[in-house]
Amino acid sequence: MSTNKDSEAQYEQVLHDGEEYHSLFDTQAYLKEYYRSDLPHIGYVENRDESKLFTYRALSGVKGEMVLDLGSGPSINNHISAANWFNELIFSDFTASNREALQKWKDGEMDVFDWDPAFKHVAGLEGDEIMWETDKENFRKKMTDIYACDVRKDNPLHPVICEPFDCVTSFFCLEQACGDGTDFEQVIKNVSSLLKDGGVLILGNVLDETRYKIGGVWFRTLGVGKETIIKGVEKAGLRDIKWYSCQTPEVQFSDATDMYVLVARK
Ligand SMILES: C[S@@+](CC[C@H](N)C(=O)[O-])C[C@H]1O[C@@H](n2cnc3c(N)ncnc32)[C@H](O)[C@@H]1O
Repeated sequence: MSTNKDSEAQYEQVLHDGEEYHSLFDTQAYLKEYYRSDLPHIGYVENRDESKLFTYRALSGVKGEMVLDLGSGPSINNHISAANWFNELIFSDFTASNREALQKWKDGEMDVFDWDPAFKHVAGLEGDEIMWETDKENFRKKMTDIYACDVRKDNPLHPVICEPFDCVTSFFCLEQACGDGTDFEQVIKNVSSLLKDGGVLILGNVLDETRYKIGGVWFRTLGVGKETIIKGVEKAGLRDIKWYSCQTPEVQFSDATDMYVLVARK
């Protein structure tokens, strides 16, 4: 159990950002600390489940040919229900070790992170938990490309040029990518540029977070609130903005307040 004093000492540690993700983002530590469902610190895990429920709800009404996720990290859990509504699920990340983890899971390699509990959870939400293995295989088939990306670039998938997408998602990434002082409004514009007219943008993150920790390494994030995020999305020319939020419990990993999911149309 950490004390307030411990936390203050941790906050004095140097904060990392930008290009440092290449060398300092520990993929295995991230999965272990943020996604293991059997960890005893129930509050956080339960809240992560609620966050999955949020993204499930936000994604489950949206349909189309292709959905692109930007800054996927090594994680697929947010898109499990999307496999029912899209023919292709495209993932991307800045950090090579995260892209490798996604590829290994897709290829069914041994010693990869176990997403089965997440598949069971979503199948249960959809009313038929017994279908989770079929859902998993279906998901693998639909998981087509895994690209390198940098949301700070005008075309975040540069040098790849894609047809505009029906849906673009990004979870726990844009504010993290802006930790190096990158302009948040410009990043939302970059991400939205990948959408076709009428396409849907889904963003999810935590509010007011200035730092978060993985494997003992602290990363800087841009602490923004609801107004700033909505203003950025409006300035990028999107409309029909819907906002969902839930409380984040106090954790040692971050100084965030609430979690949100935003859905908007181009
Ligand atoms: C907290 S993780 C979130 C990963 C995943 N979306 C999830 O929900 O578990 C932040 C991710 O942002 C990625 N990232 C950092 N800077 C980025 C950038 N400039 N462009 C795209 N992704 C970036 C990191 O590699 C990392 O995978």
